[in-house]
Amino acid sequence: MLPNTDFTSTAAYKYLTDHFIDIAKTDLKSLFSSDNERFNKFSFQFEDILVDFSKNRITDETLALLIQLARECSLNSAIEAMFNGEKINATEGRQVLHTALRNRSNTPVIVDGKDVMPEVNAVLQHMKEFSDAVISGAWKGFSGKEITDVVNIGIGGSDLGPVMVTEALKSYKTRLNLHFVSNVDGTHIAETLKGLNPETTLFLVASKTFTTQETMANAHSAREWFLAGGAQEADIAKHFAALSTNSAAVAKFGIDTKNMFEFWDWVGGRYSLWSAIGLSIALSIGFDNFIELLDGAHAMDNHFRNTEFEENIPAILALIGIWYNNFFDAETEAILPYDQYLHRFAAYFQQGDMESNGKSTDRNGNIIEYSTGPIIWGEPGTNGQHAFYQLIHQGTKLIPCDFIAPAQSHNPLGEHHQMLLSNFFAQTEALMNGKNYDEVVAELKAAGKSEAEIEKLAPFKVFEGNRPTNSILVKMITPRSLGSLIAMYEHKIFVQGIIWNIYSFDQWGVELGKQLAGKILPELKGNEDVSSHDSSTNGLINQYKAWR
Ligand SMILES: O=P(O)(O)OC[C@H]1O[C@@H](O)[C@@H](O)[C@@H](O)[C@@H]1O
Repeated sequence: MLPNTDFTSTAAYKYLTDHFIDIAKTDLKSLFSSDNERFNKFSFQFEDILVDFSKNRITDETLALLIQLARECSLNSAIEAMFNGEKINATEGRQVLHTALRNRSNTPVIVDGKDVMPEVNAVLQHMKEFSDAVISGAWKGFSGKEITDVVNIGIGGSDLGPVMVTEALKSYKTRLNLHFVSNVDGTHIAETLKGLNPETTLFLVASKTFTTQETMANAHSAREWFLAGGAQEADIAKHFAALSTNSAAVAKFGIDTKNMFEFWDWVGGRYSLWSAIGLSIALSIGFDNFIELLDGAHAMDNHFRNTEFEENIPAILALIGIWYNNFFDAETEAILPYDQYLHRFAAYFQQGDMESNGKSTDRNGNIIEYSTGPIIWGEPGTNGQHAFYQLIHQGTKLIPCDFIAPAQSHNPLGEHHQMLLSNFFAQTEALMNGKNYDEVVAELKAAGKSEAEIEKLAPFKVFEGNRPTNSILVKMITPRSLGSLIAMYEHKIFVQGIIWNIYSFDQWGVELGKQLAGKILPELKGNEDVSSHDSSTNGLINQYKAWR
C-alpha cells in the first residue's frame, strides 16, 4: 500500500510556507557570494554524471525542510512498495515494475507469488537472438535478401522511448535503418514507406494492448503495402514481429507468435522502453548496447533505492521541483539538452511526466486543491536560445530549467563542441546573475550612447536574474549514462507523485477523447449533416463533409 498523506497538512509544509517568504526575497547571486562551498554542497556526481543543483533558490534549510516533507509523506516506504511489486497502480490493480526489467543483479522480484525474473530474462534472450540474427544478416526476408530497414509502428509509450533512445544513441548505430510510424495520419506511414522495399523491410508492431487505434490502422496499412509488394501471407512471419502483452490479439492479426516479444501489465506504457518495446533499440544499437542501457538504469535504481534523501539525486530533483511548483507557483519546467542527439528527450519526458502526474484527484478520490504535475517542454540548445529563451530570461513567468550537456561529443568537429558548451555554461550563469540597471547603464556609456539614449533604452536591457536552473553534465552520452539519466527522471516523477498523493501510473485522462472519436468516426461516413453534438462540433463536422 502507498502512504496516504496530504502533504499540505504536514509540519514541513507549514515550515516551508514561512521559509518561502524569506527565500522569495533572497537572490541566488548573494547565496553564492556568501557561501564558497555552495557548489560542493549542492552538486552530486553519479558515475559519469554531474548533477549541479546549486543554482536553485534554496538554502541548507530549504533542503532540510523538503527532505522532512519527503519523510513525513513516507517516501521511503513508497519506494520499497514500488520495488517490491506492491500494486501501487491501484486504479488499474497493477504492480509498477519497470525496475524489474533492468534488474541486472537478477535478485527475485515476486509478482503474485512468482519470481518474474526468469520470464524477463527469457524475453531478453529472445530479443538477443532475434536482433543478432537481423543485424548479422542471417535473418532473411521472403526473397532471400537481408533486412535493411526496420519500421517500428507504435504510439505514446510504444514510440516515444524507442525514438528518443535510438536518436540519442545514433552514433552506436548498426547497419540497420530505423523508422518510426506513430500518427494515424496516413501521411506518416505513406511518407515512411516511400523509400522502402518490402523485400528488405521488417515491421515491429509495438503495442502493449494491441488494440490502439492508430497502431492497428498503421499495422494493417503496412501489411497491405507488404502484400502488394509481391509477398504472400506466409511471408508475413519473416517481416512482422509484435511487441505486446496481448498474445491473443497478436495471433489474430496474423503475426507468428514465435515473433512475439512479450511484456506484462506491470510495465506502464511510458516506462516500457526497457521491455520488449525496446526491440527497435536493440536492432538500432545492438543487443549489448541495449544491455548497457539497462545496466545504467539499474545503477540509478540502486542509487535511488539505497541512498539517504540528503544525497539521493532523483529525490532532491523532485523536491526542488515541488518547491517551485507548490511554493513559487511555477507552472512549467523546461528540459534543455545541449546535445543534438538528445533532441527528443524533452518530448519523451512530456509523456513521462505529464501523463504520470497530470492528475487532479488524490489517492482518496478527492479533488486536489494544490498544483500537481508541471508542463514539461523544451528543445535542444542552442536552437532554443534563438527562439524561446527571451521569455525565460525576461518574461513574467518563473521557469525552472534543466540544462543537460555531454562533456565529450561523439562528433568533435573543430570548435563546435566548445562553442556549444560555452553557451551551456553561459546560459545558467546569465539566468542566475542577470544584469542590473547600473550594469546596463555602464555598458551603454561604454558604447558611447548619450544620456538621453541611455535613459530610454536601459529599462529594456535589464535582466532580473535569479532564475533557477539545474545543470546536468554527462561525461559522454553512452548507452549506460543515458540509461541512468532516464531512470533518474523516472524516479523524480515517482517521488513527486508520492508527495502530491496522486496515482502516477494510470492515465484515465487519455480515454475520453478516444471514446468520443470512436463515436464520431461512423458519423463521418455518410454525407448527411450531423446534429447530435453541440453547435460548434456539428458545424465543424458538417463543414468537413462539405469540403472533402
Ligand atoms: O502500447 P499501447 O497499448 O498501444 O498504448 C500506447 C499509448 O496509449 C495511450 O493512450 C496512453 O495510454 C499511453 O500510455 C500508451 O503508451
